[in-house]
Amino acid sequence: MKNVEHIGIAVKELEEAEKLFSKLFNTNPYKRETVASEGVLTSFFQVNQTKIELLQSTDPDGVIARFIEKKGEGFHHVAFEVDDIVTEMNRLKEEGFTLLSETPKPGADNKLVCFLHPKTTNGMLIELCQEIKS
Ligand SMILES: CC[C@H](C(=O)O)C(=O)SCCNC(=O)CCNC(=O)[C@H](O)C(C)(C)COP(=O)(O)OP(=O)(O)OC[C@H]1O[C@@H](n2cnc3c(N)ncnc32)[C@H](O)[C@@H]1OP(=O)(O)O
Ligand SMILES: [Co+2]
Repeated sequence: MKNVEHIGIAVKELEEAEKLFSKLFNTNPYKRETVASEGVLTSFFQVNQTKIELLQSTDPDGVIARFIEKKGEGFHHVAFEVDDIVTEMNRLKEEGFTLLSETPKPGADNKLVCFLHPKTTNGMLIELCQEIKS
């Protein structure tokens, strides 16, 4: 695993959250992107070497909606950049971590992603991200 690629933050209202984080980071989001397969609308901020990913649910029963219902808005996951996501997934599976998908799936911001179950990572939802090379 390499550096932190992004930190995911669950929000109820993306518009409001973008205003708050624009003040906090003194910069505007560089993109919004819907990931229908995850039931999320994302908004990305570049903050020096890392990114902040705001996540609003587009599905009332989706992962983010359920998370906010249960835990409220706030920190949701941390994503790490990997060079080869399949190799890293195999290594982590060997190490006893629970992968939440058998194969990498399409993520936002031109990535292939996979998540590890928080039950196996001391309560932190961890995401692996590999850049899709054009
Ligand atoms: C991919 C697009 C984008 C990107 O970066 O490219 C994204 O990041 S999309 C982000 C949204 N998608 C995901 O998070 C996918 C992976 N997550 C899941 O599959 C679920 O959220 C899962 C399995 C972690 C939880 O599933 P579910 O909500 O159905 O179950 P529970 O609510 O009962 O939770 C089980 C257990 O896990 C704890 N939990 C849930 N979410 C988190 C979290 N974000 N961080 C830490 N812990 C979490 C929850 O509290 C339950 O624990 P318990 O002790 O039983 O309360
Ligand atoms: Co993410």
